[in-house]
Amino acid sequence: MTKTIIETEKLCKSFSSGGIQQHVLKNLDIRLFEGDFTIIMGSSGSGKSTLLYALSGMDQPTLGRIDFAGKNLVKLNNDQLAVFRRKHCGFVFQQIYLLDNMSVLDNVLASGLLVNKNKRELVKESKELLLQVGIHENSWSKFPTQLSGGEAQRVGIVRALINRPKVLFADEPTGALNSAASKRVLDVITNVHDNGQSIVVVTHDIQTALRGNRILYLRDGVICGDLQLGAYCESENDERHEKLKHFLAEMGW
Ligand SMILES: Nc1ncnc2c1ncn2[C@@H]1O[C@H](COP(=O)(O)OP(=O)(O)OP(=O)(O)O)[C@@H](O)[C@H]1O
Repeated sequence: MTKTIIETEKLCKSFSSGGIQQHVLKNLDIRLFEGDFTIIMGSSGSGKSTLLYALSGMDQPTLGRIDFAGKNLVKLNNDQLAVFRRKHCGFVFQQIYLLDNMSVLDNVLASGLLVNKNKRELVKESKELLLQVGIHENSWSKFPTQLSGGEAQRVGIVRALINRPKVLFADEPTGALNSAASKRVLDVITNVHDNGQSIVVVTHDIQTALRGNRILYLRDGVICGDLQLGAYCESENDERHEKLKHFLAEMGW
């Protein structure tokens, strides 16, 4: 049976500015499952990133409950949340945020050493992961400014995976890449998912969405659509594309 990995109850998030309250997430009851590659779509401003930040403990909701790996995140203080994120969450963003004054390998190690103090083991795992995403030995001592955007994002993915997160969260992971580099990054994420990693991605991009097995559609802070697409399979991409297009049209995307 599929195990729940994150469950929310009546999740709400509001922002206030200039004395005006904006209710961005409205009473969301969501269940995400272990091993799923969940995509969150919706028009601009519908609350996708806000939802991703709440689910991953990057930001606290205004009201509600978020059970993640047996913990109610709402009960954790900022320090406890930081420890929780480091242990259980990996993050990939559109902006890559590698540390420019560190080599590729050191960028990955710096993240890993926050959790695992065994440097020898960590170096071995970092190199294995870099090879898996197609970053070969001749690039390990390069600095981030010497990488292409796609290479840097693949290093970003390794950095996000080095602590074996329960969930890999990504916000528009291919948003800054050209189509060839995007495909390579998506292939890497798909491969990671095939190996059992739970993934949650926010995107506007159809090619990215097609890699997921489940699409949640957010409109005005409410989930109004939930499509099961099944696991990605390149040879069935046309049928998947049709199904997704139909779903998005129904959603008024
Ligand atoms: N820290 C904040 N303070 C005030 N308002 C915020 C904050 N973060 C988000 N918002 C508002 O919440 C709403 C939803 O923002 P969010 O970034 O979650 O939308 P989104 O669906 O991810 O949009 P996009 O697709 O354009 O990235 C927007 O109106 C935004 O201005």
